[in-house]
Amino acid sequence: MHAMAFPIMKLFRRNPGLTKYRVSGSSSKRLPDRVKIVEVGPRDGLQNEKTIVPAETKIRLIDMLSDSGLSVIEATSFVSPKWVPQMADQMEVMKGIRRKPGVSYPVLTPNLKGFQAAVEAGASEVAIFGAASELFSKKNINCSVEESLQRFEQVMVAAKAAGVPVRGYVSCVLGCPYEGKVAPAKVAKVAKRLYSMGCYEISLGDTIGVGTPGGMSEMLEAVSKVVPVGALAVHCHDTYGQALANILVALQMGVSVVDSSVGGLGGCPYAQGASGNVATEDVVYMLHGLGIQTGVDLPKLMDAGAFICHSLNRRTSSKVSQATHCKL
Ligand SMILES: CC(C)(COP(=O)([O-])OP(=O)([O-])OC[C@H]1O[C@@H](n2cnc3c(N)ncnc32)[C@H](O)[C@@H]1OP(=O)([O-])[O-])[C@@H](O)C(=O)NCCC(=O)NCCSC(=O)C[C@@](C)(O)CC(=O)[O-]
Repeated sequence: MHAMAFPIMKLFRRNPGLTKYRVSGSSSKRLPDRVKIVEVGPRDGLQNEKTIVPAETKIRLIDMLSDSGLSVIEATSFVSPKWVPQMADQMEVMKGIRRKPGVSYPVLTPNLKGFQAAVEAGASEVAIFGAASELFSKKNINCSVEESLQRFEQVMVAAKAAGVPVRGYVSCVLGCPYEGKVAPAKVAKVAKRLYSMGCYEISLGDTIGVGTPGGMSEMLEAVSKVVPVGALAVHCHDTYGQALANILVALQMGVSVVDSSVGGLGGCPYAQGASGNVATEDVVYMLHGLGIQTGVDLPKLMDAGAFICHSLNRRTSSKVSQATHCKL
């Protein structure tokens, strides 16, 4: 049995009052009382859809998600429409959403051109996205890791001048579709650069969902030596069904920001075979079961999931929604 497995099993057995329960082991900590969920469904969840989803469907989805109590909803991305045609309606989406006070609607911006377009569309928060793997960086944004960081510096300068907060992503933190295993030191190096240039939060992406709790723990140990754990988020795809276990390990290690996608939608266009993000409904169910607050109304969130899955003519990947509404 892996060293990390035992504390997790103990956690599940001792369900009541888990937020006060200390688990054994060097990396174990008190679980957070509250977790911020970054909903990435409208962007990460839809970017890989082959059939173009109408802007009004995306807008309705985002509005339903904000009505469910989510405080961060990644709305779209300002990338090249030749590279990701599904996000070509970014301006329409940003203009069409009903912005709820207290809710943030970040968008992806790979370069200065994307940043300027995002600001023009009214974005008040953006995210830059790098990778811990050279080959993934080349496939995803057509440049080396170092070149991408130089582009991001330009975005940071413009963002600071405009007073726009910037989130940073690192992809392939637990494995790359082209390079295989990725060393935690490589992840730490890129995460540190993004944090040092001013990103307020670093989201660590298991882009192809290959990670296991042991790998997550090892990688977080390395990254949290160079970036404060309070500034880290985890972004787990669920290809191998490990996402919830990986998230639980991250929570035990002090992470309190989790990215997820309603209905478990998604997959990266440059990571063949990767399935969607962990379903937000399943994350919320687990967190609430642990006594951790999210501010999210689960039935309203499931309505949003049902809406988008119906629009895409797709069965939800959320186990919680499947169990609750067997007919979906
Ligand atoms: C980064 C580029 C643009 C470089 O693409 P490039 O071809 O190297 O760019 P370029 O600077 O040579 O420009 C080529 C053309 O693109 C245009 N262009 C240039 N920039 C922009 C822009 N911002 N918006 C719109 N258009 C743009 C530019 O104007 C030009 O237009 P043309 O003269 O040919 O008509 C391209 O590779 C790209 O758009 N890639 C998209 C990558 C992407 O969106 N991937 C998915 C998101 S990342 C992800 O999902 C992972 C994550 C975040 O979820 C975490 C995880 O799970 O790991």
